[in-house]
Amino acid sequence: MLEDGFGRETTGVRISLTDRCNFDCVYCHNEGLGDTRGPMEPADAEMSTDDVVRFLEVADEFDIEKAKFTGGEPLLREDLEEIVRRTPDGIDTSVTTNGTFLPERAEGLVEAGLERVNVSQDALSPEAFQEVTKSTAYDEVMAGIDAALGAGLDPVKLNMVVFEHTAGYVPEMVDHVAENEGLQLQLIEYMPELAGRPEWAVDIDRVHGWLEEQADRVERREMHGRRRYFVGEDDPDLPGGMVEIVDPVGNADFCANCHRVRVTHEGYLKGCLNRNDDLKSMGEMTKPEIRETFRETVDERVPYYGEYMIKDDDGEWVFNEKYLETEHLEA
Ligand SMILES: Nc1nc2c(ncn2[C@@H]2O[C@H](COP(=O)(O)OP(=O)(O)OP(=O)(O)O)[C@@H](O)[C@H]2O)c(=O)[nH]1
Ligand SMILES: C[S@@+](CC[C@H](N)C(=O)[O-])C[C@H]1O[C@@H](n2cnc3c(N)ncnc32)[C@H](O)[C@@H]1O
Ligand code: SF4
Ligand code: SF4
Repeated sequence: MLEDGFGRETTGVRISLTDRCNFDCVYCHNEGLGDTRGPMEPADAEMSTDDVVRFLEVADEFDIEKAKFTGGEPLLREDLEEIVRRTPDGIDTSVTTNGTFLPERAEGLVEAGLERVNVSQDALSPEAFQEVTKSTAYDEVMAGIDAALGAGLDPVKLNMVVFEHTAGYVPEMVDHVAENEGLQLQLIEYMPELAGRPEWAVDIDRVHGWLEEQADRVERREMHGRRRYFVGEDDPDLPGGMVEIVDPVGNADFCANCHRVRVTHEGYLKGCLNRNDDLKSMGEMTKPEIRETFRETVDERVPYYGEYMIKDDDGEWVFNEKYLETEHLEA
């Protein structure tokens, strides 16, 4: 297993399969790559099925345990089932999706070997949903979540970005997962680093505080040190649910426990979601090129908060000059 200079083993890969999307969410960071494009034909530069599989085979050589397929909207790739089917057995697969295409594809994905799915759902009404996603596909998403549960992808994690537009919906979303079997909730702190609009951010510590009061128990996940709150467990009339908070903004502990390398839809390796100055091309995607670039990327990975960004005397996060002087930035 490869380890970076900060003792962080690389155990997971997050592969953006496309930058196309059928939604236009107001907050979208597109995995740190800027705006998504519409659901048009794939661009020539998008990694082919064989490219993705070759990458996964190399990742397997480096003992990678988990692969997350994301985007853009990964289900716009017609070959997602084939990619999942051809993923080496040692790697667990999961997808993060907006859910619209799950009604017709959840079963096939499970048959292909998909283990988990996260579905983005920011609200519980079509109107509020449309305000955030600019899409009228609320019913399809709900049907998609049911289809995923029906196909055995249980529990389904609902991803909700917590920001000014949605903060008021947190209590009803928490009740929703406590009341419905098979659902978990992931509350994601709005990340303005690449999406802009810092004024949309809300104080995630208040959400932690509120959940602590609601929860029957709290656990800490190894990955990113994320906290998990279990709600409704002590109520005999409810199945109960789990709520996880993803709070990466200005969080050095989160970055110190980050074990993932990213791949862009065009086949560049990326050591950190928040950086685009460390992109490395895997060239023609031959196995020796992929191996070499993977090693280099892991070698150069640094925690974003706490190392690439450090606090100044006033407690503000500022760029660490050490990294601004590196060769690839001067070029
Ligand atoms: N800064 C930062 N944000 C992350 C990281 N991982 C996840 N996030 C945020 O959380 C969002 C949702 O992540 P998902 O794709 O659902 O997956 P996950 O929660 O990381 O993984 P699982 O819980 O294992 O499914 C991402 O798009 C980011 O906004 C990370 O390593 N760094
Ligand atoms: C970029 S999307 C790609 C996968 C898929 N299209 C979807 O929406 O689930 C992956 C996750 O990132 C989250 N996300 C996007 N922009 C974000 C931001 N600025 N801050 C926090 N999370 C964000 C989305 O809510 C989604 O759960
Ligand atoms: S569905 Fe996902 S990729 Fe598409 S705009 Fe929304 S967050 Fe971005
Ligand atoms: S180093 Fe921090 S910001 Fe970068 S991907 Fe890891 S957790 Fe996210």
